Amino acid sequence: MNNVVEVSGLRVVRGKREVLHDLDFSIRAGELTGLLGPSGCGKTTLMRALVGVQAKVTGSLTVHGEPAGSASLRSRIGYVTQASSVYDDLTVTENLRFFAKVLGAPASSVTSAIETVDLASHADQVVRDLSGGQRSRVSLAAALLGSPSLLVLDEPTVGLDPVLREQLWGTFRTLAEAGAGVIVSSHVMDEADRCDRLLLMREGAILADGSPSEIKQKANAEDIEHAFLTLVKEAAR
Ligand SMILES: Nc1ncnc2c1ncn2[C@@H]1O[C@H](COP(=O)(O)OP(=O)(O)OP(=O)(O)O)[C@@H](O)[C@H]1O
Repeated sequence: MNNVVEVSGLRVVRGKREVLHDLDFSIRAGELTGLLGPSGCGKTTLMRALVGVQAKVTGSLTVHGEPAGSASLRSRIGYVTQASSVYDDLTVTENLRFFAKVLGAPASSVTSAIETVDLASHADQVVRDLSGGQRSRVSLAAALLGSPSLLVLDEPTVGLDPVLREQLWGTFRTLAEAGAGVIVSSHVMDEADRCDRLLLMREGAILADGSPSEIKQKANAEDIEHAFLTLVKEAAR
């Protein structure tokens, strides 16, 4: 399988502290990779480094063989941050038309992005009047406009109800099956089994990298939460 992202010796300093310590990993096309770890462990910082917006990054970090942040990668990466990135006073369609123009994406991509996130019945509603979950789906639709081959999604399911979470994970799965590399962060360990592969993070380091079943087997645990706790104890020895 093709590696979309290759990272080696990645370190990031924020403020006066090193917050990511010498990370090595890859992200493959067609796979749903979960980046799981407690609040503050460095997930957002890692994602910012991947999309090339993080300062004080050292080590090697490439996307499609180009250094992260290269201008040629801009239209090939879809990034959804934790904060909403769409305009409250525009409708769903108006927002997406605007972003499609900025990206140089075809007008037809607007309709297909709205359908992918299941918002066709709300296409003409202003974003201000949508629920929180619907609003985050508009941000996701905006990230899909250029048909990116790498999707970087920072805690996209946080605060959503179980039905919506299920739907969104279904969408991520569809996007990975269509060939994109998809990395999704979460601090909720029970989302682990939805992923093909997991990067378990703690305090700026990767504790484990493998499929959910490999990680559970390695830690001799029944679920990822217990595997995580076992691995933390092992690392402290
Ligand atoms: N602007 C900043 N200046 C200095 N330190 C920062 C800054 N932003 C984040 N940090 C620190 O970097 C570390 C990693 O933060 P980061 O936001 O990447 O974690 P996270 O795993 O995404 O957390 P969460 O799940 O709460 O979003 C934390 O210790 C945090 O305090």
